[in-house]
Amino acid sequence: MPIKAILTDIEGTTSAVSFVFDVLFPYAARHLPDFVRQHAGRTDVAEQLDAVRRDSDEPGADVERVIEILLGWIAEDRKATPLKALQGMVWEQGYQAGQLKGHVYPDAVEALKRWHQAGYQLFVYSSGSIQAQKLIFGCSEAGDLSQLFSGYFDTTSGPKREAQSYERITQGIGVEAGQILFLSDIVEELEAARAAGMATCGLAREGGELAGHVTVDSFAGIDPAAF
Ligand SMILES: CSCCC(=O)C(=O)COP(=O)(O)O
Ligand SMILES: [Mg+2]
Repeated sequence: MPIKAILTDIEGTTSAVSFVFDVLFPYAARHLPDFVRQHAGRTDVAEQLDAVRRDSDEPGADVERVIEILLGWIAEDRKATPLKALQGMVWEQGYQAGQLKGHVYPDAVEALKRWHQAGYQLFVYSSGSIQAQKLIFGCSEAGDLSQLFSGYFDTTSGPKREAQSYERITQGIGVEAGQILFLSDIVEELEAARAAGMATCGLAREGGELAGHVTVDSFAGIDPAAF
């Protein structure tokens, strides 16, 4: 079945793990406490704080306790949807202030532009919120890449290691699962996508192999027509 759409992960795939761990997460840890204190009354923020209380089974947690929970989740890299939503809001301030610029590997920029030009539909699936995804590509070191993408999916479609999430995304994209090529650096994500019927390609940027999947070390090695 010819590939019509390409669905890509961000961290470790289009973008360096070190950008997420050494730049984005520390920025969020530094700025999230004051952001939450200042905006706790805003509807979109209050909704996420309530979701943290629900997810942590602490319905009576005050704002300072919720901040403590969130900082713990950042430290353990928990892919919790309310944390991801709040991180996106905090990062937006950083991108707007020019303190953050999204990292996208030059080979990914080149291939994404080429595939878009060739008529492939491009989509993102990341644990980072859709807002955070739009920011990393919209305010990237290579300029505004957001116009390349036809859609974005985050953990509101489900966890990245579950096949059902990829089935939901297939419905959202609107082509057969076998016409979608999923790119990721995590073998469990590739397995889940394959279980949902997608074609897969692993990214091992430091070399090596993602067992059982075609593996490349840069986007330059990916030919969607070969899947
Ligand atoms: C959208 S940039 C921030 C990425 C992020 O928060 C994260 O947890 C990385 O998840 P991914 O699914 O892209 O590996
Ligand atoms: Mg990844």
